[in-house]
Amino acid sequence: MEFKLAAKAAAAWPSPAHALALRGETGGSRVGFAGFGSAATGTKALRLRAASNSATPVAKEGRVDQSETVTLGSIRQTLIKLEDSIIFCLLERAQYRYNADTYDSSYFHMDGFEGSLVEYMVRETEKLHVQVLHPIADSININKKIWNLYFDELLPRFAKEGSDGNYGSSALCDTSCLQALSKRIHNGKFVAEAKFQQSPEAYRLAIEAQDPVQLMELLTFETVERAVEQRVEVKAKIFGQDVSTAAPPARKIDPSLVAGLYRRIMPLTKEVQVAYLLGRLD
Ligand SMILES: C=C(O[C@@H]1C=C(C(=O)O)C=C[C@H]1O)C(=O)O
Repeated sequence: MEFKLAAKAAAAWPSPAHALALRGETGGSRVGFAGFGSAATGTKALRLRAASNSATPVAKEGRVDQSETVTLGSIRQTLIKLEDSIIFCLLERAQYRYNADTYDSSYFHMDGFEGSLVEYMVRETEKLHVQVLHPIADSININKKIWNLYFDELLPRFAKEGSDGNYGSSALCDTSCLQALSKRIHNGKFVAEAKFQQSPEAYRLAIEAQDPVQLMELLTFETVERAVEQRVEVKAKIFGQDVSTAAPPARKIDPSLVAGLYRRIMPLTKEVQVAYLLGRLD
């Protein structure tokens, strides 16, 4: 599978609010990119190879994992490790300026796929998640919300204004950030499965009543959420220290931004959990 990325060196900068036009959601046109080695003047291009991670088809009835692997404790450990991935992805991206050309609608192209490189990669990552879950997991995907959160709220706050010409690198970092965020948030499916297996009767009543409010109450643990917020702020402080500068060390990213990001991530993770549980008995 081959991805092609291109950036026109002298295109107009879209404002952060225009980022959605990349996906055609605000009527922005998706101009097909001429491709690597294009004769278009001033066009830089970069080719990437990506292994397809499409999941091997699994019989539906064999997909719900009855083993001990889906435990709340083990999944929470996974979420903690993902904190590190998310913070390091943000730190990588923070070394570049905002680089608005990166978000030009003609920037991404891949043969046989209608959409951006980011959309494709996130979608492919999601396919890995369905193998041990109830089939309802297939239909839950809130990547649009994650996209908006990242491009509209987060990136303009932590990337320095302006351009440094690193359009391809910025795009790759954005892709990694989106993948890490998507993985974290869609892990809510595993969290929900673990919670259901732990207390099936409590959840069954709320599911049969198709009551999202009750489900949200059942699956929410405020103390866990506050601990997450505090831990990610501390991690962002430590991981983001620029040790090359004199004391006090400069910060590569504002730690409170990371805590703020998690205040947005957790409700999305819970939204995924509720959606999964509502379909868990189907
Ligand atoms: C993920 C969980 O579900 C909820 C969401 C949390 C999160 O996104 O970090 C934390 C606690 C719960 O309110 C969990 O219980 O671990």
